[in-house]
Parts: sequence; structure tokens; C-alpha cells
Amino acid sequence: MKLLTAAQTREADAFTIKEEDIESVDLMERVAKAFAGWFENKFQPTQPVYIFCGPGNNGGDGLAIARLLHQRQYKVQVYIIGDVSKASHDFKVNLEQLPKEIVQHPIQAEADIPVLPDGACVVDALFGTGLNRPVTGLYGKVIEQLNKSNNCITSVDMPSGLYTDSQTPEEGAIVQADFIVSFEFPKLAFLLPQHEQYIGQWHVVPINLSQKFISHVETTLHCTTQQDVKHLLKPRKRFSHKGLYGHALLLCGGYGKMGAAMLAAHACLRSGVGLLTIQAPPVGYSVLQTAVPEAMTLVDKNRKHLSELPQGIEKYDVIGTGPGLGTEKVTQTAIGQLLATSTQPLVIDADAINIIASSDRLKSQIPKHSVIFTPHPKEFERLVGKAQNDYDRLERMKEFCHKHACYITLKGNNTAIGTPDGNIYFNTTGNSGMATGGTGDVLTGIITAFVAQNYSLEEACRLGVYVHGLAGDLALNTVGEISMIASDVIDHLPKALLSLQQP
Ligand SMILES: NC(=O)C1=CN([C@@H]2O[C@H](COP(=O)(O)OP(=O)(O)OC[C@H]3O[C@@H](n4cnc5c(N)ncnc54)[C@H](O)[C@@H]3O)[C@@H](O)[C@H]2O)[C@H](O)CC1
Ligand SMILES: [K+]
Repeated sequence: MKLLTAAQTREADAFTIKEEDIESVDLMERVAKAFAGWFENKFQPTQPVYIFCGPGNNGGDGLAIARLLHQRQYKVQVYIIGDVSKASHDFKVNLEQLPKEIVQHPIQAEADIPVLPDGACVVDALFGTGLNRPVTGLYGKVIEQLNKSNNCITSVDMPSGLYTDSQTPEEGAIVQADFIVSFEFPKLAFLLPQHEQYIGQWHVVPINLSQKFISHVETTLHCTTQQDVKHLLKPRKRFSHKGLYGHALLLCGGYGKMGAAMLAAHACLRSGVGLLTIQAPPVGYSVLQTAVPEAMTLVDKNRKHLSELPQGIEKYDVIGTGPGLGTEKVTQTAIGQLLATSTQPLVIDADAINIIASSDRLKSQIPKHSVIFTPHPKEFERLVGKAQNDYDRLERMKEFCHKHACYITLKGNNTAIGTPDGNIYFNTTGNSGMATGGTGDVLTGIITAFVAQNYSLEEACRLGVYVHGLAGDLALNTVGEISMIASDVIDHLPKALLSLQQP
């Protein structure tokens, strides 16, 4: 699914209005209906509803929502902030249509800001995608008061005060929304970790914007949905054999960290690889042979650490490396050889990232169009550099992926995947139970398996990250967030993959 900027959303509105020969206020009515439909499923009409409206179309939505909720027996009161005479045209149309039974409270000074009863149900319709400067003054005071109170806040389209697709200046007040109901597309701001305190649960409701516009509009930002992934996943051929699904090599594990190799190996096998070989130091030989009988094991000449590449390395279709490696000198040399000589795609994680990050020479040897890096935020910072904020981080990711013609999956709540052609795909699965040691090793194994099965590197990243998160979400039902460990994610991979194969 594409992610549109605020400007593109306005273009989509204008295109739809023209294509369908409707008025802009008709589109506002659609928005309000979509919101009210969601609201009815969430809140009972017994709860009084307080709707705060700003001067633009977000406020206009608020007024239309007030009318619709009133019709559906909710007890609604409306607070209107600022000078109504300067409000948008569609705001004014909806103000005229507001039923007389709905109490209107103008807020024109600080003294007018209400203290609502605890547990009130607030709808925030102050500002949406039209916000063009930080929120200060009276609007800022209203937002501060709403945030201070103990009420459940549902924001219309955007938490008011938050910029849709660029950094919000520090001086601006921002609503801390419990719920956000946005229209047609999620917004970039919802997906960035720095906005955690403003973004509760977000939901996207359709308003039938022009499909023609949506399919043609150009964007580098995308969100991977279940539908996208179902589309990507290829069925296995009936007359197939293991040779069709690739032979992967994992260069993982070291003294005291053989578990990382095991997790990556299990995940790789559960994700459909045809054959798997693991090369590990001798300390890991018997444990790997016992714990992962499906894999073949090669032994490094170094007792504790990766120090060499196996003979006949060309025969492997993909190499996954990093988990459990450590950063010994011998391992640095081996990773250098891997970059300089490999002919197949590489999935590079953990200490292998740290090794490359610490050497400009190694960075300059990253083979083009064949590497996927899977860093967590700290590893990312070492590899790509320190960013000022999440927007800056995405820009740096784009630059790095372009310069080295590589892929990066930046792990986090909405893992962001960068591609050499400048696209960014945000993931929509996963949960905070997965913030535990070993889940990254699992991801390395999964992505390696998808590359082995001949998915493109971009597809392997998107599928791998989605399936990994989905397995974590399924694990939530059985073990919960607190108890979840990396093995639980592996245990739920079969269910995750099965569910994606359902029509
Ligand atoms: N396709 C859709 O999703 C549709 C969404 N709709 C809703 O319309 C808003 C966007 O409306 P717009 O009028 O463009 O902008 P806002 O209401 O967000 O605000 C504009 C308004 O506010 C003034 N302003 C901006 N920043 C500030 C500030 N910091 N302090 C004070 N005043 C400010 C600005 O000058 C304007 O007067 C979208 O989010 C949806 O909710 C439509 O209903 C139709 C389709
Ligand atoms: K809002």
C-alpha cells in the first residue's frame, strides 16, 4: 500500500471530486460517515462525547461527525476554537447543518477551556493534514489541557499538532491520541518510533478516493499489508524437489553464542529453504548436529570463532552471516574475504554489520545489488551514521542504500526496509514482546531462506519482515508479550505461513 504525503492527499481529494463530479463537502460527509461507523463499534451512546473543532476541514469533519453521532443517539457537545468567520467553506456549511440540540461552546480565551469530567470521550478535530505551523497560543493551551486530563482521545485523521510527513518543530503542542482514525491511507508520522507518545492505536477507514489517482501517484513510501504479502508468496510446485528451494549457508555462531546460530538455522528451515549448511567453530559442532539435525555442519579451523570461508563457497545460493559471530580479528578478515569474493546474495546481521561499520575499506567493498543488512537501531547508527531524528534517519538510509546499492531492514516497531532505488517499505506486523534477545537472529534465518527460494532481495526483505512479525503476533496469543522469547517466534512460523496461504 502506498503512503501519501499531505500534499498528495489533497491532490487525491481534488482528483476524486472532479472524477465523480461531486462537491468537496460530499467528500467530507464520506469522511464523517467512515469515522462515525468506526466510532459506533468502539464507544457506547451512553458515553457523552466532546468534539473539539479547529478552523479548517478537520474541524469541518468534527462538525459533520457531531451531527452523525447525534443522529445515532450519542450525547454530543461541540467546542469551537478561534474565529468562525475565518473558517473553511466546508466547516461553515457543516456548522449551519449542526442540529440545535447539540450544545456549542466557543473557546476564544484561555478561561473558556473546559475541564472535562474524568473518563470523558474526546474527539480531536482541531487540525489534520492542513497543519502548516507549530501549534501554539490558545490552540496549544487547549491541547495541553486535553493531554493533562484523563480522557480517552480519538483523533480525526491526525493527532492535532503533529506534522504529517516532516519533523514537527519542538515548540508545537501535539495531542496524545489514544486512537486515530485516518482516511484511506496511514500517514508516515504514525510509523515513526519518535512519535510513540502521540500515536495510540491507529486505524485506517476507506473513503473511496479515486483508484485511478492512487494507482498512478508516485511515491517512495509504502506500507506492507497482508494483501501485499499474500500476493508475493509463491506456492510450491507440485512436482518439486529440495533443489528448487535453494541451498543456504549460514556463517553464524561463536564461543558462548552458538544459540544465535541455532535460532537462525531453525528459522531458515521453517521458512522453506531447500538445503541448509552451517559453518561454525568446533565448539559448536556437536550441539548443532544434535539441535538442528536437518542442517549440514562444517567446521572452522579456529576453535572458537569464524576465521575462514568454506571450500566451494560458490555452490551456495545465499549466505547469511552475523548472529553470534563476535568481532575477533580473524572474523574481521573472514568477513572482508566474504565481501571481496562472494558471488551470491548476502544477508548481513549483528557483528558482521559491526565489523563492516568499523572499516571504510570494508564499506567500499560492499558488493552492489546483492547485500541485505538487517541492523537494529544501534547497529544502523554504526553503519550509516547518527541521525537527528527519525525523518533524518530515513533520509540517511535512502542515501546509504543508493550509494552502496544495498537493502537495509531497520528493525523496530514498524521495521523500515530501504532499497537501492530509494523506496522505503514499512512493516505492519510485530509487537513489543519481540524486543528480546535472539529475534534478530530469527529474522536473519527467515530472510536468508526467502532469498534461497529465489525471491528478489526486495521481496525477501518484505516477506521476511512481515512473516517474522506475524509469527510474533501469533505467539502473543499463546505466551503473551512479557514471556515471549525468540524460539516462540520460530514455533509460530508454520502458523504464520499457513495463514498467508489461505485464500
Ligand atoms: N482525503 C481525506 O482524507 C479528506 C480529509 N478531510 C479532512 O480535511 C483535513 C485537512 O483539512 P485542511 O482544511 O486542509 O486542514 P486542517 O483542518 O488540518 O487545518 C487548516 C486550517 O488550520 C490553520 N492552521 C494550520 N496550522 C495552524 C496552527 N499551527 N495554528 C493555527 N492555525 C493553523 C490553517 O490556516 C487552516 O485554516 C484532513 O486532515 C481531514 O480531516 C476532508 O474532510 C476531505 C477529504
Ligand atoms: K485531528
